[in-house]
Amino acid sequence: MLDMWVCLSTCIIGALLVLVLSGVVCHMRIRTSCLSNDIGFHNRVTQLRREAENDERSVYLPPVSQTEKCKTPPGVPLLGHSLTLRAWPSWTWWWFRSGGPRGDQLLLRALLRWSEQYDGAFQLRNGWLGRLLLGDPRVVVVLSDPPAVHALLALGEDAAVKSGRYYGSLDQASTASYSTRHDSARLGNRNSDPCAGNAVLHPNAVPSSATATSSAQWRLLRRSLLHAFSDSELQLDFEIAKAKALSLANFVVGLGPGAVVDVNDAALRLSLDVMGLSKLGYDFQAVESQGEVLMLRLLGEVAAEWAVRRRRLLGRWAPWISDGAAEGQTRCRILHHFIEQELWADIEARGPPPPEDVTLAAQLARLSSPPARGAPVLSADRTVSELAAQLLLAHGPTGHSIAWALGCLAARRGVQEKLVAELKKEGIFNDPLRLTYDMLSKLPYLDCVVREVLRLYPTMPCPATVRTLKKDVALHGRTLTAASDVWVDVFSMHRSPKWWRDPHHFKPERWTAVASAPTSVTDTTAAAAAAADTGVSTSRQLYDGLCTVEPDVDNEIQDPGEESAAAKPPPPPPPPPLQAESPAESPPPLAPLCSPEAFMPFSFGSRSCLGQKLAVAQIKAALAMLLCFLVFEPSGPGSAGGGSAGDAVGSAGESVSGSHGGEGGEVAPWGLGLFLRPEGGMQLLVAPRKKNS
Ligand code: HEM
Repeated sequence: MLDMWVCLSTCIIGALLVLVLSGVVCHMRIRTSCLSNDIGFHNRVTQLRREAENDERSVYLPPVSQTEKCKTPPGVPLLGHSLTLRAWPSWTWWWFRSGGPRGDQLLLRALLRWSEQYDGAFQLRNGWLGRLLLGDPRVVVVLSDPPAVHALLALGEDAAVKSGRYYGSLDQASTASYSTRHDSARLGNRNSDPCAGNAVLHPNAVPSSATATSSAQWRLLRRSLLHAFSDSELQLDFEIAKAKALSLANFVVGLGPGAVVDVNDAALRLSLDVMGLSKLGYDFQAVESQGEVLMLRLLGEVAAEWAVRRRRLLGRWAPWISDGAAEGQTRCRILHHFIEQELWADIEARGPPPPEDVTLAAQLARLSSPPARGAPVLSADRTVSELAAQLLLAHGPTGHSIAWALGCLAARRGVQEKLVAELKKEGIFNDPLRLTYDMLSKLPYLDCVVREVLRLYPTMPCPATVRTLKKDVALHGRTLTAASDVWVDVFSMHRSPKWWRDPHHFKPERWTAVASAPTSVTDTTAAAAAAADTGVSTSRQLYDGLCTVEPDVDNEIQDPGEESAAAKPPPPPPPPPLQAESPAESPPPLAPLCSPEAFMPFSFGSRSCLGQKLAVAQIKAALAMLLCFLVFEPSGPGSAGGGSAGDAVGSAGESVSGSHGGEGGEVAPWGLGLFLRPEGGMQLLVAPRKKNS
């Protein structure tokens, strides 16, 4: 009897071993064939075939010897990089809740490590099982090499478009309630059911200027909205930003010495108010109100909901598992309802805007109900979608940037005091109202600090700028194949040891030479931003009839003929110093202290950030006003770099494999939803500043 059991269990164990071994052999064979396929044979055959056929899809493919396919980092067997592609979905957090890093921190860390390992370009794949489960055969190329990124973003719409797969998750409704959405659309009665539909930006899944591809309508819209960001408008906006920052400072001073304040929450209130008042003529009074602000809460929750949808593990098969289900859908619906019934209703009630009014609200009003022309350019649905996009994109990144800046200043008291000294020198410290938009050029150190914060903590890090290739393209020595999604990884670019000396350290001084030149933070991208949206002539005619054209704005927005010069990508940056060829004893050359060409917090090219000038002005106004009245310090040993007064923000990150992501090395742990935010807020110790100090 015993023999029989021994025999039986030996057979079972043997069978299991055979199964496991055959699986391993199979996997190794697949990997070997994939590798040889990927890098050598396949590349050469495709290349030769294209050359032979003179394939029109190919933009430019230098000889095989000069370009190569991006390498693929090792992935999970069968799943490939599916988990990474979905930002290490939140269930990984479940594994690590005992104190390990969160899924989104793991994503940024993995991207950083691979970017360095594969020299700023590599590709991720879904894997067999991933493809089967997710039904998504895509290849994602991650680019952080600055010349390649410049080349990519300078490509026209016929070669690289905004990714529908990525941005679509903002526009598209969850399949879980398609029927409701379609019913609502069919009935054509958008007001009847405030709970209809559940796309993030709009109930009827209407795109916005941020998510739509570059159609003639998009060009017209962008050109019109650009008026709201002219220099004369920014001067007015700056006064609003200053007044709101003073109001915030006043409130915090009232808390008395030793108060611990979540400056992330305070900064979000500030940016919502500035956006509302300056661009929409609507005061949310988030700074003044001490309680909860509905719009602030909704925007935060909707951004979180979108992040969850983007990570859908089982995608089309079971959206209800990861869609935030009823709760998430309800948040989106309330936001749509609020914007439509409260915000847009308020704007409409003001009547036709006077000609001198070129705020966002006025431009949207003109486009949705033109005075004398026939059909409106924007449907009512599109206008709601546009307002949601502008609010979401404006308040989140700007608010988080202010919070990161205050966190860095708290960790580096030396920098804080140097900034105060600059304010004193210009007479702003004792008379904050003296500061005007035009005076910002007299505050070069403030400019350095803002640049350094945007470098270290770009609030739209990765994935944020995503393009789908419509053709095969060769970018800086790499071949990228058609239909791939390309993620521009700004975070890894800004922290690359190849382009920045001490990349993980907060060193505003590295910008001194750049800031003293007569340029401002946004100049690298502003020219492209202004030139990029030059529309087709038909849209120009329409546009001239709809908008008030101011001389300065008109110069900024150019005709397609003028576009070429301004929209040309900057020349390829000089390569960083190469490794010395020979002697082993010569030390490796240092990376440059500062590489402006590797600085892209607002993206670049035709789809770069529309509100970048406002964002920078607002951050500067907030820092200047708050520092006139308040001293910021870390609130405890675990926050804001642990009170490190040293040269670095904390101590982390000398190497990519070092500790990142809030493990004592950063001013706060990274949280990555729609934006890079301080996870759990940014708690700082705030005290009133002595005026005679
Ligand atoms: C520090 C603050 C900000 C940062 C870091 C930032 C960053 C960015 C980035 C990287 C993009 C490009 C995304 C892509 O490639 O698809 C973008 C697009 C955009 N941003 Fe910003 N942004 C900021 C503030 C603002 C503000 C204040 C506004 C409006 C008032 C704004 C409005 C927009 C819009 C409308 C787009 C879409 C442009 C298009 O696709 O044509 N942003 N932003």
